[in-house]
Parts: sequence; structure tokens; C-alpha cells
Amino acid sequence: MNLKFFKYQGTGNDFIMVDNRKKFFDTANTDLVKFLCDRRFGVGGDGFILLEEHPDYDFQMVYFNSDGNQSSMCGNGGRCIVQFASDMGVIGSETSFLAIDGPHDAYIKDGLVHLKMIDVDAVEEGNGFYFLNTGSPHYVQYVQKIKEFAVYDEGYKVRNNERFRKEGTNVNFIEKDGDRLWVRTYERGVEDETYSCGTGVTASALVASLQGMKSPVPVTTLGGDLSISFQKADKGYKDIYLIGPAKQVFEGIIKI
Ligand SMILES: N[C@@H](CCC[C@H](N)C(=O)O)C(=O)O
Repeated sequence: MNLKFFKYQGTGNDFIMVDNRKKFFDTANTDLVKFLCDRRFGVGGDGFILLEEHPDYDFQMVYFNSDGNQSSMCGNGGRCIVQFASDMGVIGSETSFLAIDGPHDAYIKDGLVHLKMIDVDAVEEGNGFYFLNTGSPHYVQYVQKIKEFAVYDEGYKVRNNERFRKEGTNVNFIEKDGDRLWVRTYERGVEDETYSCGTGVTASALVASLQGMKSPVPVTTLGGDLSISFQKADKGYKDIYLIGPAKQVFEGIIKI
């Protein structure tokens, strides 16, 4: 069978996108998703995303990590599917769609996708780290000399330690750089550092706000710049937006 796909990237976090409104794709086929995400034998991507119909929303996002498994929310993938839906004419420049963590509002303005994230009620403060859920679980730790930091080695250790081994976590290392925040992320389900992680950047900006960074927090990742705006709520944070570019890279057909 020939599978028509589109490839998108959001600050270098890259995704294979498939229009599954006709429900032809077998979501239980882990091996197929893993093959498609393989950078040598398949198309290549940090994740795989299906756009599906939903009776109450403009569309539904179904997200898989590159290991082939469905996972929790992907912020950059969310921005990319909004751009994909707009490119396909499914939506205009505004939308409300459903993802695994619930409904998301989003809009495209001046070439940037603004994606509303779930409210964050709590930020756990551990011994030298923070832990919070922005749609996906995120460990956040301040480091020095982030550009030279061993993100894979240190991220692997945290992700596989006794606390996180079973459920897994994404692991973010952050450093303040003037007015900006640098963020590098080891991603669960990719099991490697990616160029950017939207839910991770969001978690990192909220942690940085605890040390006084004000909304909107400008963030730099290996794959480019993002911005996170938010408001403090009685408990935690609300009106959180992840803002940045999302681009179609190419479209193609792969034999499966
Ligand atoms: N790249 C993502 C995060 C995707 C989910 C993550 N790998 C997990 O399993 O938690 C993002 O942009 O948020």
C-alpha cells in the first residue's frame, strides 16, 4: 500500500503527519509507526501524528513517539498539526481541537502558531530539580554551560532512575542567558535529545518564572526560538501559550 504523508517541523522537532479522517490507519501498528519514524529505513521523525475527525471539535490529534507508542501531549506537534490543518483547509487561522490531554485553542498570527496549553496546578520542587506536567511529564534542572552539557548522558540517567523508569519522564536542562532561557531536552519515547520540545519548553519557562522570569519568556532551543506566555492562577498557572513557527518541509508517498 502507498501511504501519503506530510513532514512538518516546529523548531526542529519533526513530525510525520497523516490525514486519517477516513480512519484507514491502524493505530495499533506500533512497528509501522516506528518504521516510518526511522531516519534510515523510513521517512524519519521525532514523532508521528494523525489528524482525525471529531464530532465536537475541528479535529482530533493522535500523537505517537518515534518508538511507535501513543503518548501524552506534544506541544510542538500540536503547533505543527494546527499549521497542517490550516494548510489543508480543515481550519482557517483559528481552531479548537482535541488532544490526549483535552481541548486546545490555537491561532496562527504573523506566521507563528499560538497554542494554548493545559493549566498547570502544581510544580513539585525536589532536591536540585523541579517536576511538573504540562500535558506531558517534565523534570527540569538548572545547569551551567548548557551548550557543552552532556544532555544525552545526564538525561538518560534521570529518565531511567528508580522514580521515573516505569512511567518515564522527559528531562530538561535549562540556563538563563541574559533575558532568554536556554532549554535542551532528552525526550521520552525518542530516548535521545531532540532539537526542541514544546511541552518541555513550557515547563521550563514556568520553572524560570519561580526565579523571577516574567511572561512572555523567550526561549532558545537547538532548533530555534519559542516564546511562552502565561498568567499566575490561584493555584499554579493558567492561559499558558506556546508560541513559535511550524513549517511544512515536504510531502511524499511511502510504500508500506
Ligand atoms: N516533543 C514533544 C513531547 C512529546 C511527548 C514526549 N516525548 C513524551 O512522551 O512525553 C513536545 O513538543 O512537547
